[in-house]
Amino acid sequence: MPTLFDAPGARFPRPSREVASGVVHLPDWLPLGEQAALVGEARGIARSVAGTPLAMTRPQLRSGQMSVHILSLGQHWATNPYRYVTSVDGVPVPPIPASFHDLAARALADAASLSPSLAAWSGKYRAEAALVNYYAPESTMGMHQDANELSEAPVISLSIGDTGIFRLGNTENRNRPWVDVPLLSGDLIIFGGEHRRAFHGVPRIEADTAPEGCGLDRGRINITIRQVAL
Ligand SMILES: O=C(O)CCC(=O)C(=O)O
Ligand SMILES: [Fe+2]
Repeated sequence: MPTLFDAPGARFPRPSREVASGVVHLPDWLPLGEQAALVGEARGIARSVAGTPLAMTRPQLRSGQMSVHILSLGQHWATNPYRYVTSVDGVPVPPIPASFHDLAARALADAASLSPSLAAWSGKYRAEAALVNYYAPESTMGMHQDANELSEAPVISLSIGDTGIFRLGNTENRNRPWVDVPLLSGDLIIFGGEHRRAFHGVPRIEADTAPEGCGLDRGRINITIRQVAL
């Protein structure tokens, strides 16, 4: 066990665990090389849609403009009203890359032993929409529910770059009780089961914490993979 007297930079142990019923955190899940490959792939797609209606952008919400940039794959998360669409102004949404499908299948298989409600989805999950969120160090995401998917299938969420504080709340409202889980580069969190519709958000990014070699110098990328239809 690390103590106060350990060398600076020594990390506290972070076991894989079920944070709340149906919510599994797998720290250091993806190796740095694979993180960098995913960032490269996402960057390539973002460049390919720049200047189109599907360009990575900060969506305008009822509550104001988001500080997070979002790129939609598979299906586009549209606002006003909130819904998923397969094209915008006749331009089709770029497909979800094979690497993301592979990641989703591996994630569920790895989480299965820690949560029976997640285990139920292993082998039958369909990755239909993936959102690539980019957080500059000042960005935050307010407490919200992921509620535009008809399916109760879990949301698979991978973090790359700077550490983000993931706030997992309750299913009733945006207030306490909540638990804050720091998500480091390479961490995976899967939320489903009883907490599939729990409020959650990202109140803070810890600037300059991205590890060398993750593919991102500044800020944080979060990739969420979702099954939309029943
Ligand atoms: O960035 C995160 O960890 C959470 C993202 C999120 O909640 C979302 O995309 O709906
Ligand atoms: Fe969310």
